[in-house]
Amino acid sequence: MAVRLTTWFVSQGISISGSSSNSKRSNSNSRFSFHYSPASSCKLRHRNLSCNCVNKRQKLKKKNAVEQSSATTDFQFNSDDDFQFNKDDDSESESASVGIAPVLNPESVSDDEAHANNANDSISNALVPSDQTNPSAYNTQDLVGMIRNAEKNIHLLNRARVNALQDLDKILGEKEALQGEMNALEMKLAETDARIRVAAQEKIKVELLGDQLDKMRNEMRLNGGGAERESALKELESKLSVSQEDVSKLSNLKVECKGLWEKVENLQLLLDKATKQADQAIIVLQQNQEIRKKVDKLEESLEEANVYKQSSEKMQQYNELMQQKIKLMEERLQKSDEEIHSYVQLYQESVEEFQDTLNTLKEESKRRALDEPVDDMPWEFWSRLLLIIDGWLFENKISIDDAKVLREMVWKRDRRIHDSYMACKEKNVHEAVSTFLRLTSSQTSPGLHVVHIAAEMAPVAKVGGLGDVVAGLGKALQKKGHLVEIVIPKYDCMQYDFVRDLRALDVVLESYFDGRLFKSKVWVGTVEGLPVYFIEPLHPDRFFWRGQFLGERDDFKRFSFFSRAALELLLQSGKKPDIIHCHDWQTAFVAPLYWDLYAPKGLNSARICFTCHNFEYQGTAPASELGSCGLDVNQLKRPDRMQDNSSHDRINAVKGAVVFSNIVTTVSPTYAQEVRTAEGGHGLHSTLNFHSKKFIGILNGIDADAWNPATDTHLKVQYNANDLQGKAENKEDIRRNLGLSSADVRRPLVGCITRLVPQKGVHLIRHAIYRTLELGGQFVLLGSSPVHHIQREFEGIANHIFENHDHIRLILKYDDSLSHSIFAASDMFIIPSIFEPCGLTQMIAMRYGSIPIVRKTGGLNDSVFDVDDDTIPVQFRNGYSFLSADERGVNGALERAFDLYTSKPDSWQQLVEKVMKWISVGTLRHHSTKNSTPSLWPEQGQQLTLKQYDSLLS
Ligand SMILES: Nc1ncnc2c1ncn2[C@@H]1O[C@H](COP(=O)(O)OP(=O)(O)O)[C@@H](O)[C@H]1O
Repeated sequence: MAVRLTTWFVSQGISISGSSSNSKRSNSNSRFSFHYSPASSCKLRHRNLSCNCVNKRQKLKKKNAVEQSSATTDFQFNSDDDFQFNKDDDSESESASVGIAPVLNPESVSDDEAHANNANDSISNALVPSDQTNPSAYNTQDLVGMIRNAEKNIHLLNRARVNALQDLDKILGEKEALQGEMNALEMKLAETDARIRVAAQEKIKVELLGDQLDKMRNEMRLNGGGAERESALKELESKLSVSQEDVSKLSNLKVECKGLWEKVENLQLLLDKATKQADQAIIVLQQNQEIRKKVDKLEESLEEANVYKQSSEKMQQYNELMQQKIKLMEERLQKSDEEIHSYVQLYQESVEEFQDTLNTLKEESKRRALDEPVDDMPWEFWSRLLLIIDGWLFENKISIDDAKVLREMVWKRDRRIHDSYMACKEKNVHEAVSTFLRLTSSQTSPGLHVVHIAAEMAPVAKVGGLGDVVAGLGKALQKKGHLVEIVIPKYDCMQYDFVRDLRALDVVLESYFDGRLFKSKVWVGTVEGLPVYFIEPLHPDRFFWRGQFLGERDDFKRFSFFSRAALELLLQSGKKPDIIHCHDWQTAFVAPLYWDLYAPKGLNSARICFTCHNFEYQGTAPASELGSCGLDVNQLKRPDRMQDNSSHDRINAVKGAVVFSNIVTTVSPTYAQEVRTAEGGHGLHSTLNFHSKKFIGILNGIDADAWNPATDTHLKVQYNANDLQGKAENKEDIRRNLGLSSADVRRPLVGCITRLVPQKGVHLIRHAIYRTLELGGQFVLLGSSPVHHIQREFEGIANHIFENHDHIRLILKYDDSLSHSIFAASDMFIIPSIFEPCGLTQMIAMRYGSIPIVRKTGGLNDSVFDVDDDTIPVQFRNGYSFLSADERGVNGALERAFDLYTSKPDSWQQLVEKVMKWISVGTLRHHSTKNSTPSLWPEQGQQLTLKQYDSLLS
């Protein structure tokens, strides 16, 4: 194959110039163009040099692993010390294959040399910085750049060398072949010479013979011939003719010999040319060797630089590692600070609580003491006191009623009146009267009067977590000594079994709606020990006679009517609540109605608290619909009031409650943060940020009485953390009832109880079912969906794929009793929500010893702490969590849970015991949104503390 190598080596270094485009145009840019014809032959010279070169090349190959390409190659080296490497195209290879002798173009030498020197300087500059002895003087980035340039240059130089060596080899090979040919020809020549010499001798002989013959002929002519002489003559003649033939052959040989000589001369010429060519190549090689030495030096510096680079990289890595460690330490420190802070806070709160209890006890004992009659005063004292009171009455200093109260106190020998008399014995009458009158007006209030107005209340009217919270929070506040009342609609589909002493009051409540007054019946009864008012509107639309709680076409109308009727009830009953607590969009109307209509009417003792349990549902409607309940649409359809942030011709009930309430809460700190972002706020983030001072996220808890495996009557067997045999029996029971296989007792059972709505990650629930099966578990889903296509899809799976399946059961309905059994039977409980304001099922699951597997979002993030997360103190780790809302996330957490369950049953059991004990002491709570360390918090109802209600009153 023809090879063209365009090369220029100078004593200072190397520059390989000439681009493919230049080469195509002319050879004049090339320093040397070696072309060879395989037919040529010349003497073999510098054989050992060639071998040296080959050896070096092999070394070079090893060292640099240079890819040897037989393709025609051009190198371009521009003035920015960048080598560029181009493969010639085929046409160029062909054009390069023609030619005979090395060509040196003297015109281009000086320019190219200058260019080469510049380029060479550039390489040197790139490879060997001025301060070569001190690599540490380099800046790491420069070094890396230099190293990269040097490596590139070395690579290209090596390619050039390899190609030069290949060329030289080929030239030397051809020389050798030429030399062989010449040797053969020279031998032929010598042979021909010898033959010519023999022929010449023969010729001389022939001439002598001829002379002899002539002589003999003459003699014969003179002497007459004898027979002998005649025969001798004939012999001579025949010899002569032979000799003459030889002579003619000789002349042929001479011609041949001449031809050969010409050939030899031609070959000699060729040989000389080839020798010159080889000499040039050897010079090139010598220069190449010098360059090699330089390259070696450069490589040494490169190695040095590399070592430095590596060490500086190591240093950098080490630094980064150290910084990471420091960051980690700082984070840990911060966490432990926060932890300490939370403990301190907890401690302070306990101290405060203790102080409160102490004060209560003191007051109680004081009260008791006050209630005890004063025995140690003579009757004379009491009689005198009675007379004083009567005197004040006659003198019109006190009213009859006051006198009556004071007389009763005297009759009872009440300590307070005794103390008051003693205190004002020395004072004037006016002061004494004032002191006594204070006794009649003093009233001691045991707590706050809190009225919840809501659309749900467990267990009578429960759709989801809202129902649980209203009942649980009410009960807990009641336990703390507050007067709690609940107002809910009287639905036809309520669980009436759970209402005690239900009766209709003998009153008719009239409330405004759609421009007129509508009557409502008011029912009362107790649910879980709480006093509940049920409002039954006598409206022609039969608002709450629909066979379902929520999800009606006219929900906006139904619940705006209910909100107004509930306030009307409070007003007409003369109640003076301290707190009116409304929940979710259905009763969000209470806040603007209260301040716009009912406070002016005299229901003005209360402050309004609004809790949003899910910002996905905001109760929006065309603005005109707001007018039905009596609110002034023109006043409220404003960006800073109730106008919907996304559709300006609509109004937004939740926004109205955020704007008009004294305090706004949501159900977990993480969710409170999430809804303040554009992604999580469902369009309300700007409103929430504007009202951020009154907006707080408080983690829900569960009603530890309603959800208690030790007393739960829905269960086949009650159990507790110290006796888990009962849990195993419940598992066995549910398997039997649902027709699941009981062949393997240890096969883990995964539970899921949920509304099947997109928020809950329905596609991930579906995936979890299949993955559980693959992992060798069993899955029970209890859920129903208000979204028809979701309900249908799950029904399809239940009926067509998993009907009578040994390990999977999908129960697509709402069933409170079954939900208790599933919590008790399951080993794991999955909640892969896309977002989750709080979520109660993870807490209930833990209470029943089922380990939660949840996505890290909202309240799930605030209540489930991964067992493998070492940033969380071990004692708080209670489940499995994953971040990415996809199948991989589910798989990861599910597999980790299965792994612990199957490979470490003891650790699993410890985890179960831990979460059961823990949740029975209290639910988790974050003290602040920044604090990622949870702390224990006594069950539901503590969330909205007295302090927070107090802040409403101030
Ligand atoms: N199909 C069902 N049958 C019985 N209870 C259910 C069902 N679906 C959900 N629940 C219950 O509803 C409550 C759900 O509360 P939560 O986790 O806060 O979710 P959400 O309020 O968003 O529905 C839990 O008490 C759960 O047990």
